[in-house]
Amino acid sequence: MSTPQLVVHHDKELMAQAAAARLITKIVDAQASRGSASVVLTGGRNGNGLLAALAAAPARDAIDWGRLDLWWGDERFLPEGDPERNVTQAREALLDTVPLDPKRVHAMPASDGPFGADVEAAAASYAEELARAAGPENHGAVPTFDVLMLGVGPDTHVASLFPELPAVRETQRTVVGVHGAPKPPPTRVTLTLPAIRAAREVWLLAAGEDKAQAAAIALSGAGEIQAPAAGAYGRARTLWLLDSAAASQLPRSLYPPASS
Ligand SMILES: O=C(O)[C@H](O)[C@@H](O)[C@H](O)[C@H](O)COP(=O)(O)O
Repeated sequence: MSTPQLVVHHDKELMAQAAAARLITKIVDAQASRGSASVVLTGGRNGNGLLAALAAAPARDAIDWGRLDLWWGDERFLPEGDPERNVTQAREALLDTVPLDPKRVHAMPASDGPFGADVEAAAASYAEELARAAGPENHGAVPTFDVLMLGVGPDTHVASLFPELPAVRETQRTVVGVHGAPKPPPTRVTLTLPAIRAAREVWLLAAGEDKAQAAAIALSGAGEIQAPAAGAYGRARTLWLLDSAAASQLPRSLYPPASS
């Protein structure tokens, strides 16, 4: 378990731009050393803000888009193409503007896909896809993601792991279905904490005043069932990327100097 590192940027736009630059470097380094990179995307405003900043970044094409595997931490279980799906929003923000290898873009199943409305079957299928992509050097059921990004909800949820709901308590499966999510839509597919923790690095994105309490709770020793963000950590690194507003309730002892 890697101790959380915090970086606080002045505002959410700067946080998105700095996080995008950080992601470009991480992907380029992974591709230089291993020939490919594997990244898990998150939905939400902060996640999509980062993708939009990456699309606009001058250095974005330092990435070899054809050797990048993209996965999702969660997905709203809606029909293909629904504007509320995380993959739809990611395509609009970035994916449709770069030459990715479509075979390496691993979207989670839609509710009108091969599994119909059976979200458990959809989740099991994604778990199988992850397991197929995991090589002998990986941790069994999922590939070793270079970076797994997570937006943080005001209630401290990450992916579709909501406080006290069954999915955050899962200790065996890597992907599960979610019913009754407090954030609409109620039905979702999500990675579980064991899958999240297989990542080399986990980056938690929290910008805006509405995340200040969640960041303070998650970083002050709360348990992962009550505060799922507290249970999201990487094998080598756990990085919280905040803006000043989201960092405003952190204990002073945790608060690093904000970037200029
Ligand atoms: O499907 C989703 O909604 C996201 O995956 C979810 O986990 C999101 O990242 C957080 O709710 C933060 O969302 P905001 O960045 O919009 O606050």
